[in-house]
Amino acid sequence: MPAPTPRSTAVALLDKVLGEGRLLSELSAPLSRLAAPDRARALRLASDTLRGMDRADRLLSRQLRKTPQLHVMNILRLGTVELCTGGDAHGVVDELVSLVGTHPRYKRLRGLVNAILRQMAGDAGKPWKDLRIPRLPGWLRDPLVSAWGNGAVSAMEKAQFSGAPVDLTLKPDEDPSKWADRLGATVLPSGSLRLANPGQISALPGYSEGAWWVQDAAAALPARTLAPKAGERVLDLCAAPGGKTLQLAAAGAIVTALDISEKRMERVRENLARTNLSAEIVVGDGLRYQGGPFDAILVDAPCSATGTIRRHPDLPYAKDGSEFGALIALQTQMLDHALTLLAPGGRLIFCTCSLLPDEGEVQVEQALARHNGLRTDASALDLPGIDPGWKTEEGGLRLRPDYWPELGGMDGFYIAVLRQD
Ligand SMILES: C[S@@+](CC[C@H](N)C(=O)[O-])C[C@H]1O[C@@H](n2cnc3c(N)ncnc32)[C@H](O)[C@@H]1O
Repeated sequence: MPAPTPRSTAVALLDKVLGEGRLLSELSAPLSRLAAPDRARALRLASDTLRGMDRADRLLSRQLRKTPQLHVMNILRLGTVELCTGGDAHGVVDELVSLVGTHPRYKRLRGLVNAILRQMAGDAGKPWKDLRIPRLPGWLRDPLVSAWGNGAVSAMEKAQFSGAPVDLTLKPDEDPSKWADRLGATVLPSGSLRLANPGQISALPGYSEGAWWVQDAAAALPARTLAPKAGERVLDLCAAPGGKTLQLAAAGAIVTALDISEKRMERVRENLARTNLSAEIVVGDGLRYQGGPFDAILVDAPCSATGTIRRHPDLPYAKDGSEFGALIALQTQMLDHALTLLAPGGRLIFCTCSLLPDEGEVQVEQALARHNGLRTDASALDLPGIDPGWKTEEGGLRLRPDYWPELGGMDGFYIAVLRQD
């Protein structure tokens, strides 16, 4: 077998996402045989192909009399996306034709792959830019249209097709404008920095001394609404990989960071070490945890992650919505259990990186109905960069990828600050 390349690895990743429902974040094995820059390139090629797949399939359906096996289709998809977005025709076609030739089952299709990709490099690829913005698959599009309407979902799809910039959260004592200059970044209305051309993150100024960490601007807002004070006891109930733990610890809170995943918790330890911050680390099931009481609790509950599709274009294809019910039930249990760990007068932030109201607005409406004396504190949401129009009826905050379109969007999130009288 020839040595793997970024393109052949990207095709292997696509085969796993589209054939086995695996998430790219779980697929370290195919990537492990590449050097770091090639790994990044393979991931970028696979992600770009998934983002553009709806368009690629439309163009390919005009050339194909019948859909070939998934592996060959993925080679054609990757080639089509590359060729239609400025890829070098020679390099792309030659490598992908050789790739199909390495497989005994598919090598007879070399001629077909060669002919189709050459057509894509020519006239067949020209309509690319005029094709509609790729749509989400029906299992996700339908509930989103019911919740937000077709126009809003189209705007979200536009944001998802554009991908996501890289945002940074600075330690509170760092000067945003100084770091914006050093990093060639812009300061967002909420205080996060947005990088124009990130390149290799670990090579950027401030990385090794831990002046900042990567965190989407929307993901930085839950800890800001919690507004931790120095010396407060704060529980981060679903902490890994730790972006919000870092914010809480950097504000001087005494943080307990808990997560069920030992592997993901390793990332929290690494992030704390790099930023020279500290937190008590607990690996365990948040539903059984009995510490506290805490002045404030952050419940960043496991969810469908549908708000992060700009950065995870594999999600709509690896998932099918069958996990929604179990996730919603787990969120309800988490929220109820967390309330038992809260000190009198304390505050609980419930948030999810989901676009589905069942994992946000509805969760909080139902919690308010279940618990006497529980209320939302909408005034805690009055923070720089938050548009009052994003507040919701029950007193929470809805963030969507189509917000801040002129700045490059944000992840989808739901956040509510709850207080128990
Ligand atoms: C949305 S992520 C948290 C992201 C994190 N707060 C951050 O900002 O980096 C949800 C986390 O919940 C964890 N989780 C899932 N079930 C859990 C449980 N029963 N108890 C504690 N953590 C759990 C997952 O391992 C995952 O790391």
